[in-house]
Amino acid sequence: MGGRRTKYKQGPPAPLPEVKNGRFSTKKSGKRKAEADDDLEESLPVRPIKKIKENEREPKTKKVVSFAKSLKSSRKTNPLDKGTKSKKTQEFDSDGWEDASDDHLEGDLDGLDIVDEDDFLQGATEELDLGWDEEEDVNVLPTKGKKSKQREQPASIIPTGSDATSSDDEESDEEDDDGPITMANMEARSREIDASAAREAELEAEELQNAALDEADDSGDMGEEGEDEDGEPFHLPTAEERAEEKNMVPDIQVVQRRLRECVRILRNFQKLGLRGRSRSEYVDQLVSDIASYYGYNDFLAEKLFQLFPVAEAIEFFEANEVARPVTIRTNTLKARRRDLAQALINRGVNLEPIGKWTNVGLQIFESSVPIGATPEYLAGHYMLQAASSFLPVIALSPQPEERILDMASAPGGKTTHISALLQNTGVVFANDANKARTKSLTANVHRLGCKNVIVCSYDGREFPKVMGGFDRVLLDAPCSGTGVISKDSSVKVNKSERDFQLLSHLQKQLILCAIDSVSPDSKTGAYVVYSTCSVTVDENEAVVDYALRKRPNIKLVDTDLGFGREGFTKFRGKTFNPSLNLTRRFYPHVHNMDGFFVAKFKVEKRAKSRAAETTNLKSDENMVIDEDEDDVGFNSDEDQPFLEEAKRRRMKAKGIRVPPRKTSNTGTTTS
Ligand SMILES: C[S@@+](CC[C@H](N)C(=O)[O-])C[C@H]1O[C@@H](n2cnc3c(N)ncnc32)[C@H](O)[C@@H]1O
Repeated sequence: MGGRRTKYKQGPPAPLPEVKNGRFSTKKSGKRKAEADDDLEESLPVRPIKKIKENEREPKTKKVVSFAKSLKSSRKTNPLDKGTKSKKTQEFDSDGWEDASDDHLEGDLDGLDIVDEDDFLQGATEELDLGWDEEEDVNVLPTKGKKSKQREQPASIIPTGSDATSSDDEESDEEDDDGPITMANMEARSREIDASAAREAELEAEELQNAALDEADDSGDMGEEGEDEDGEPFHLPTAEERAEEKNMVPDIQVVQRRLRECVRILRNFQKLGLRGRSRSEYVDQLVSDIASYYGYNDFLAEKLFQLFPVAEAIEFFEANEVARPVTIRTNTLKARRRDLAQALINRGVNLEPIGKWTNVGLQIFESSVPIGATPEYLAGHYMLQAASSFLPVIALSPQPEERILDMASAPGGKTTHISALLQNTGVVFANDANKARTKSLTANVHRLGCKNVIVCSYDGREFPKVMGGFDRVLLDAPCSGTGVISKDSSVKVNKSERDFQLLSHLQKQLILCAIDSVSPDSKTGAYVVYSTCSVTVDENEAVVDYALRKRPNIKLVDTDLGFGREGFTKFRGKTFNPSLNLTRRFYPHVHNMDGFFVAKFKVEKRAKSRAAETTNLKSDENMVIDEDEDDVGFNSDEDQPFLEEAKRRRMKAKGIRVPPRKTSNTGTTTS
């Protein structure tokens, strides 16, 4: 039934061509297509590239030949490779590019630049422990003479399809020769890429059609103990066998084959499921195998698995085994992107613009110098920053002269981006509860020449008591980091259910404080952006939905990002506010960037009466009521009626006698 594109309508999956239709990867670490295709069949690896220690696993077999067949069909066209196979460099100031404008640079800002940190380095991992501090690792790129791992990245970031605006540029028949990129050939290269992308899109359409036909032909009914695609007998272990296997060192070949088979069967369970075995048995087996194959604890494997259709889940787990592209953000306070690109090219850096959605980002493919130690870096002309972490700031869309709060800001990737978009006007309060982390924040602010930033260190929950009345607030919340597993594989095993509860709880507290810190009277703004580098619903939609219920004076608005999957409006029996479809999710396997979530709120004046708010709350029976909703520790007067009403409901439910409602000063009841 088509590939990911047709199924998920999300435009081109990212440059992880390897997992097609739920099949596993054959190419290592995002090799570029041109290279990877050549050795596709010879190099069918059995397991994903592990970031976890090799010695944590048993030696595994290296080949599973049966993967070849499925891979063959997917090698022709991978939309993700569109922008990847060549080292093309696009025209830097293409029309229609969204994001921060370089306009203000015209004339006098040639020297300006914004530097940003890689999001992971800035705190994604820290978030996990809410305060664990990691030094910036700015020398992320290869030392002299060595090739960057990035060389092996396939990788355009959101190159095409419905996710991004496609280019209308003229097509060119010329093949990309991967020759040196110069300022002179950039535009031609860009056109070549577009042409090549169009050709590949056609091929992909053809492939999807073929895949649909293949699937239609796949009418084999397994019946009892059946055979797999290769005619080998397939046995689905019983619960007892599974429990027994858990105590043994897994045979990776067996696990891998079973993974593949379970995916295949679950995609067509009616036809292929073994008689007498339920769908949930297959799912349990699959989740258990995902956990052991990719090295997750069972809890997290299941939690992440639940986010996707079966085959796509495998793509997600596979993508977490592959490093994302190294990207930098031009500091427009100090440099123009084209000048920066030229300077880095002159130093032997192979790069290209990230994509049309940003006019300040550059993707680094390879470098003969460490990108975190070039003279341009030290001079603050750029920030090493994950592409996904541009998104919240683009959504925030700060306007010159505004007063902005970055509530959880260290080490400042987004703060410095905001500062640049303000063109060093207005003021950015860069807050972070972790004082140690504010050191790197301050260092970045200085390096990037941000003169409109004030660094402070409060618990975000102290706002707006500390300070309020902001035009815009960014809450890039502390989170579990499930979107950045490729950077920090420890997340796979160190997160428990309790961690997610605590994080969600903190995020709910913080988001209300962020909202209350905004002035609804702002002439230019009155917006809050909430973001995380996590993909779990607890930390994203559930938090946003909670805020919508607790603050009737806010509404979700379009992030204007132009791509990204819609947030969930329903998830596993929970129904969220329908406007959650305005939020955006970003995934490694779809967008070739870290997993991320972005929501944007407009804050309006508080017009509704308490009574009306409560009525609204009660009127929607389907609304999610979080267990901990009344236990978030947010105890303002304004929340009191809600807390009391919830307490009454809880007591009623438990059969406890409920005291009469208190009356307010005005004589009206509080609920
Ligand atoms: C995702 S990181 C922020 C990354 C940052 N926005 C950037 O782009 O560089 C989350 C930050 O939240 C901070 N943090 C954790 N709990 C907090 C709280 N209660 N109030 C404010 N900041 C908090 C952590 O110290 C961490 O630096």
